[in-house]
Amino acid sequence: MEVEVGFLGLGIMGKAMSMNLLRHGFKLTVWNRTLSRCDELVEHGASVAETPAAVVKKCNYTIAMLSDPSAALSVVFDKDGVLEQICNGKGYIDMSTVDSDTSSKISEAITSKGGSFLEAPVSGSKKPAEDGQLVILAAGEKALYEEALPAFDVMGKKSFFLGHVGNGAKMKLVVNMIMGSIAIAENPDPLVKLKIFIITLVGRLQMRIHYSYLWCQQYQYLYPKQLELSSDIVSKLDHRSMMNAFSEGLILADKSGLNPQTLLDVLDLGGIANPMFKMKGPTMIQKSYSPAFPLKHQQKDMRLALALGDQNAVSMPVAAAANEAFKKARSMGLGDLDFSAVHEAVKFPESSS
Ligand SMILES: NC(=O)C1=CN([C@@H]2O[C@H](COP(=O)(O)OP(=O)(O)OC[C@H]3O[C@@H](n4cnc5c(N)ncnc54)[C@H](OP(=O)(O)O)[C@@H]3O)[C@@H](O)[C@H]2O)C=CC1
Ligand SMILES: O=CC(=O)O
Repeated sequence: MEVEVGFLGLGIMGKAMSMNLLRHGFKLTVWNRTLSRCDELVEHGASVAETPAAVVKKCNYTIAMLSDPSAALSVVFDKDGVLEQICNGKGYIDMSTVDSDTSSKISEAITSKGGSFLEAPVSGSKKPAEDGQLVILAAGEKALYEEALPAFDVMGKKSFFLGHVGNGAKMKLVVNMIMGSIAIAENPDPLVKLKIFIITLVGRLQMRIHYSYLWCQQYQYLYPKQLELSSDIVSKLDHRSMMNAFSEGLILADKSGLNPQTLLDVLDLGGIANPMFKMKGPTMIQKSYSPAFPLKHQQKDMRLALALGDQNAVSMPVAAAANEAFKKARSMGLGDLDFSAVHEAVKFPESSS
């Protein structure tokens, strides 16, 4: 018997994900609050239903990709919603990004009517959704996870099963918290970006002139040495702020009952994967901070960079907050350890030596 799959919510993500399912031969019935958004899917072979309840009635399992907790709840609990038709043998998979309480509320309602439930938020944006390259963070009913794996394999490049309901939602929020904090660290303000660009460009040009005219010693005095130093310090700002966000993420994962190593695996597959997380993450989890770049130097660079911001009237609240964490780490006696030891100051902000 051919599996019938339902899809609720055809926004940026839902449309791309359901297109992928159609492209790979899944039999799909779609619904969207603004029904006209179903038209394109219908052109590609989907059936359309008038309500979420009608989709659930028709399908073996139904996937939802909705904007936020209130939309996720409304589609399940409101009139003509999922609950009206969910029953024994039917599955409901919410792939929206919501909090674990919302997910648990939906799970309880679905399972109390005999249905099975899986939360499966995704990491990755429009392009990964179009390319079937999402990272799927599933939790809930294992049997439903296994039933839906062929669909997950089409929508994503990797699926994690994270245990009981709530773990997928929490993992997704930790990843996006890090992503959001890094986005601020990397893009504080267009004016700041411009200034950093100019400083870096001048620094680079200066280096070029320096190497071309090295023979002419007196030229050195024409180079604004200050700028060379500035460019180096400013370029270090971003990944120092990143380290603090990363550290907060590791701690949030741990305190939320998630495995920090799984967080590293998830991060490494997504849009914010980077060599620093990969290199420092495992040692941070092990509390091993053998110095490669001593924390005291890092804090010195933050201090100098903040002074540079001061001179140029550049507001850098993210860098200032990161500097406070590094100062705290120094006060805890961690200055000679690797700069990743800031993890301990983030973990125990009340401690000091
Ligand atoms: N865009 C991205 O890069 C990523 C997004 N996500 C998450 O995926 C989810 C969807 O995101 P995205 O596709 O970007 O969002 P969109 O805003 O493009 O789509 C939101 C969808 O939710 C529907 N919706 C909103 N409110 C209601 C409601 N009250 N009742 C019924 N349907 C409703 C919209 O219907 P209508 O068309 O009628 O407005 C639309 O189908 C979000 O939780 C987001 O955080 C996760 C990873 C990446
Ligand atoms: O939730 C957003 C993403 O890019 O992942």
